[in-house]
Amino acid sequence: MREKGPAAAARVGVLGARGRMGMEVCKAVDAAADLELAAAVDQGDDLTEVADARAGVVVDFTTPDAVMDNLRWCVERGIHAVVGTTGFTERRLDQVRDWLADRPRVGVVVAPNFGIGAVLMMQFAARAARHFESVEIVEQHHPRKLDAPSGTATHTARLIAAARAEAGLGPAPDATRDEVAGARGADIDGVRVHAVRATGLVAHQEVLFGTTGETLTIRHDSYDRASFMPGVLLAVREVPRRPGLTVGLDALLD
Ligand SMILES: NC(=O)C1=CN([C@@H]2O[C@H](COP(=O)(O)OP(=O)(O)OC[C@H]3O[C@@H](n4cnc5c(N)ncnc54)[C@H](OP(=O)(O)O)[C@@H]3O)[C@@H](O)[C@H]2O)C=CC1
Ligand SMILES: O=C(O)C1=N[C@H](C(=O)O)C[C@H](O)C1
Repeated sequence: MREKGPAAAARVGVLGARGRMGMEVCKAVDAAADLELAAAVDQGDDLTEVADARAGVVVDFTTPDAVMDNLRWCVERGIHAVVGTTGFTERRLDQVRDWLADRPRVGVVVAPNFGIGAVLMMQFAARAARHFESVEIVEQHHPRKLDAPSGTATHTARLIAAARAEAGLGPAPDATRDEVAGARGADIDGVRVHAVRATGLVAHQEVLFGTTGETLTIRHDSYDRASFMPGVLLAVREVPRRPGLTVGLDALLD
């Protein structure tokens, strides 16, 4: 952590700082002229380090088990939060909205994926969804990932399901009668999602659409965690100007 002097705009605390994403975020914040890495906290460290260091924004890349307590702690102290950790159900998002109602100046950005290409992949998939009767998602990740399917795949499935419902599409055709459990993947709002884990992968997703005589495949690949950093830094800079809860990076990109 090096002091950058009075010109530095935001003091940033990183939670999950010794993890794969946390380490990358610390590097990116440290390298940004307008940001100061104020605190780097991981499992077993005391969160008060963040408050003592006067961090104005916290970035959380921890675990689905830890993130809600961290977020509540930040909101209660008036600290803005940028959250990449997965596991955000509608119920969890509502809980965050409740906390923020008592702290109307605090901003929280929760994004299932900070990769610009991944955000576009989700937007393209949502746009294509109404034109195809069949759709399946295949996500591929490194084998140390704790959750399946990925937050990105879950979010994509929900966007596609909403677009299908709006277009009046029913369930995708599927005659399967005998199934080995799991062979057809997870069912997220009626969209089948398949999760692959293999050494060598980072984060990848394909959305496969089908209709009579044609298919459309939309694919995104993150080969390096550096791919998430422009999105994370954008959110860090924007979150103080956006009170309340922002879900997804889309609004910030526009
Ligand atoms: N939104 C996005 O763009 C992206 C999101 N992710 C998500 O980010 C999360 C982290 O991923 P990744 O970095 O690969 O995971 P890692 O397991 O590498 O890192 C998580 C870190 O958080 C630590 N941790 C656990 N509990 C706490 C706590 N209460 N306070 C502080 N630190 C804690 C872990 O410690 P320990 O190992 O000791 O438990 C670990 O060092 C996942 O949910 C992943 O899906 C990942 C990439 C991109
Ligand atoms: O754990 C990961 O690595 C990733 N997690 C996020 C997710 O679950 O969607 C984002 C990206 O896919 C990498």
